[in-house]
Amino acid sequence: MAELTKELSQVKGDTPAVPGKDAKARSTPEPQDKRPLDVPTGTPTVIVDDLHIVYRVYGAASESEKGNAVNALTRILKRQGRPQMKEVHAVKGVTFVAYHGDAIGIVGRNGSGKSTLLRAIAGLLPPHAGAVYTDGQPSLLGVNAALMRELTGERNIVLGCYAMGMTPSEVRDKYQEIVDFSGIGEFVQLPMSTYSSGMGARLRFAISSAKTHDVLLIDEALATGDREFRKKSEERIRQIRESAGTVFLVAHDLRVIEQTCNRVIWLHKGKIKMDGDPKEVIAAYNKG
Ligand SMILES: Nc1ncnc2c1ncn2[C@@H]1O[C@H](COP(=O)(O)OP(=O)(O)OP(=O)(O)O)[C@@H](O)[C@H]1O
Repeated sequence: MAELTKELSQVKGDTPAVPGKDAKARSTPEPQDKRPLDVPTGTPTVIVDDLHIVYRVYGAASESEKGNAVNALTRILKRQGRPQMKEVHAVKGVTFVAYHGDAIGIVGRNGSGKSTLLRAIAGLLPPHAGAVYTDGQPSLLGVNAALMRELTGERNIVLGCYAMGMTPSEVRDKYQEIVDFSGIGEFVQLPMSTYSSGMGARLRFAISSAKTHDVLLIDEALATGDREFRKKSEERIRQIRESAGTVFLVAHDLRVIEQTCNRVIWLHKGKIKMDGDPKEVIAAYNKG
């Protein structure tokens, strides 16, 4: 395990600081709840070890200013900035291991840290403490994935494929499949600014899932699709899992999670409250 940990690429926080020593400690992270029996137990693809993510917000209101409109107005009129810096501790000591073939749903109330955790696994947020190790390149597919609204769907498909590292011949091979999967039809020739949010989401999912990902992180990207598209997406996620990838899925629609995932992590106020079988975790989440 120590050897494998060395091979995994690492996003690491301030502490712990000694790689060799830590690898041993990291090899047996304590599960915070019982793992279901059908979870794949092959090669780990993502190891999250006591991860803490802290946002720093500059210019935040002080406690005494909260909700005080007179103070706010005075500050605007006097053009005074706010010197205060506020820290938001969004992820507080999260630890788990994901394996090849896992599709892990992440549930939790608004602000519980779901998107922050995905962004940290994708390497977009530096850990304040703890570490994330990933085997291969994680790809984050979110509602705000970087497609360009002023460009046509066609151009976005081509650029998106190149951005994922495809060769020109791979782009040519995949192009029609992406258009068909997205179901946007002739809209592909129009700028994305003319698309409904559902059409945009479908195109983003079609582009991102055209490539085989080692670790695919999906943040609410299926939320705006219709039922038929969700079915197709669930099938695509299954294919990714079968090709030995790992999928993380954040969705407020718990049915999507239950139908797609073999494991669910429940985040509550930045901590894992439960990690295990989708039915059990979702039932507990609905109660509590
Ligand atoms: N860029 C940011 N700067 C400061 N604080 C942030 C930032 N992004 C998120 N937060 C805070 O971090 C905490 C976790 O937010 P996050 O978006 O990860 O939660 P979430 O579970 O994905 O929420 P939702 O279900 O509403 O999408 C919240 O308190 C939020 O206010």
